[in-house]
Amino acid sequence: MTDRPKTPTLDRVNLPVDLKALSDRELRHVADELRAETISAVSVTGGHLGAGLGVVELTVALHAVFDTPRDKIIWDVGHQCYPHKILTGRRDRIRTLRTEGGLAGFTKRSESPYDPFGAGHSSTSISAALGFAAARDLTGEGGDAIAVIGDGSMSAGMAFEAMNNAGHLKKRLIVILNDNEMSIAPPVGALSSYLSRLYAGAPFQDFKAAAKGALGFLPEPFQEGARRAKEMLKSITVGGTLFEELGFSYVGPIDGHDLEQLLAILRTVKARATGPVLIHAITKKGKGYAPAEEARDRGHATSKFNVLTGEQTKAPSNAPSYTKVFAQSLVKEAERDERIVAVTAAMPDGTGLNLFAERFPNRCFDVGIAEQHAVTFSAGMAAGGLRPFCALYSTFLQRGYDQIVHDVAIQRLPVRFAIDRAGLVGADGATHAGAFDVAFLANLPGFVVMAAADEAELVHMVATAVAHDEGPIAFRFPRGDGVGVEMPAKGVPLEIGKGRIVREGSRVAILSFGTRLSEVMMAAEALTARGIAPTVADARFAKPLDRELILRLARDHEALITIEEGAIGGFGSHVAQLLAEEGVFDGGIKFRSMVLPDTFIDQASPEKMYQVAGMSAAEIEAKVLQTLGVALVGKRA
Ligand SMILES: Cc1ncc(C[n+]2csc(CCOP(=O)(O)OP(=O)(O)O)c2C)c(N)n1
Ligand SMILES: CC(=O)[C@@H](O)[C@H](O)COP(=O)(O)O
Ligand SMILES: [Mg+2]
Repeated sequence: MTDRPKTPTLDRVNLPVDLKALSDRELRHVADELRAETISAVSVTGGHLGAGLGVVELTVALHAVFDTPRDKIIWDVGHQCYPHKILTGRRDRIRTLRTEGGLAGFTKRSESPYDPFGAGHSSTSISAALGFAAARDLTGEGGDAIAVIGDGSMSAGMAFEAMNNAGHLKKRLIVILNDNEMSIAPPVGALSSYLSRLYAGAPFQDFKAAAKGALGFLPEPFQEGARRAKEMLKSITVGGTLFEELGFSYVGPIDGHDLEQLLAILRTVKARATGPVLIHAITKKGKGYAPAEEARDRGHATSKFNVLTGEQTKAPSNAPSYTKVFAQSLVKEAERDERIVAVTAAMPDGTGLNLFAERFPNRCFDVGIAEQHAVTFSAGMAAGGLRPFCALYSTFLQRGYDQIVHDVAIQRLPVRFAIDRAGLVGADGATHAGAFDVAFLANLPGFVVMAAADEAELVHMVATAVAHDEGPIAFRFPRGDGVGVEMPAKGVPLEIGKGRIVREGSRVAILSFGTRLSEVMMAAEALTARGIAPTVADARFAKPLDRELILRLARDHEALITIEEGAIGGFGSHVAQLLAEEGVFDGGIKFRSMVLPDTFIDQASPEKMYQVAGMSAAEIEAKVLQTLGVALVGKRA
């Protein structure tokens, strides 16, 4: 680690209004110092580094030109907002980013009036900004609405839905397309190639290229250059830019690190814009920090690191990550079954499908940030005879719900959903928690829903999914490393709808769904030491339920407690429904269901988040004692 950087000019800025007192030359110093401060802060906390470094000049220019918070800057995803947080009164807490009680890693309305709209998921900024513009016009409140969206996020359907609407409404709206030719991985798709073509072969000039609609905004000195640039643009695009066709005035491409030019353009746009304007800024992800610029992911996300060397601190581990176990198992299965294909929505590394792509480049599809499409594309491939594994994070799968119902479930298509980041994920906080998938999948007729209790179980669940041709099937697993169990040489398909007893006991049965099992086992040890030896079972399936197992546990025990890493309405609710239907409650069973609380939990370590949720070993032990009416005396698990 290094000392904090010297930041004499930045030290004069507590709020954006302080930027107004600085000359353009001094703003350049602010930008340089802001970059150094961002690097220094992330070296201490870890987090999203590359995206923020790429928008340092944009952040300074936007806050220097516009009147925030009256003018609303809406950062898409929000992972690039650390420099913005530093300039908007949060510098004193910037080294608490993504930690318990600290600043969130994304924009968050409750944190600051300078965060007019919260984010975490991508491609929402243009819709939200257009909403602000509509509210402004109807309320007469005034103020500008500015969306800053990356090239990766721009490829999502939602961004186009918003532009379609904005072009129709013709409201004054500013969209800044921050094009760094990167998503988390290199961007994919035709839009990405199109954006590259927009500036390929056109070196930046004073004002590089401006299409027709933008000309009117430009001050005199720019106009001739712009006219020339427009000609140049015409020669590399057909019929004007896509954005113009959608009703936007297109300004660009411009060098997004050229502060002088950014200031000039933003001032002009601020003074003259009447309808929707899109400014196409070319930037570099990781700009100004060599280890980030040179990294494969351009420093997208880092753990803590040494500023001088860029070396990151790696947490030691005795077990492979669930993600890797999934990916390696899938590769093995795909070697035997050539119908298996895999789909990721812009997360090849995060889902482990980079391994699959290396082995089967033609059978792996990165569709970009397009979860809805990923689901229906998978459904189409399933209908066409393939066996797709659609690998998405639980939180992003939420985007594709109608597609899951309408395109997959109703048609009973054999799409296999590999749901990563199930449960609480830690530093990314509430926006990224995988809380709802069991609730929204297990209520769908014909869907099979599994949760792996450990990494060996995950191997078997991949095999189960491969073997299940009758309809859709999903299996969920958490972020991070497994528990270190012995790994099977080969996955063996599980019997659909059958759980397993992990230890036999009496009085109370704890029925676990997913990776809380290890905490349950710790609680069981502690309870045994107290003279209450519980039965522990691993449900494996939330749909179909193992009715026989559940009814037997209910019959043979005084109390039955379910536990899962998911929200109300999931596994426990289905068990309660079964017990109610079968009249088990009439006989007086003590039933409890341990689920995530009905609240959004802020970022902390996953362990701490589960403690907050009341689901760690000590709370499980306490729940058992309370349910049995036994006083809690002495040491807990
Ligand atoms: C709906 C959704 N899917 C996936 C992600 C994961 N994700 C976060 S940032 C990112 C890449 C965004 O690329 P871009 O918009 O170009 O921003 P950059 O990081 O390049 O600045 C992805 C895929 C997300 N946040 N939201
Ligand atoms: C901003 C975003 O959505 C991703 O970068 C996310 O933070 C990745 O999470 P993992 O670190 O769990 O892959
Ligand atoms: Mg990008």
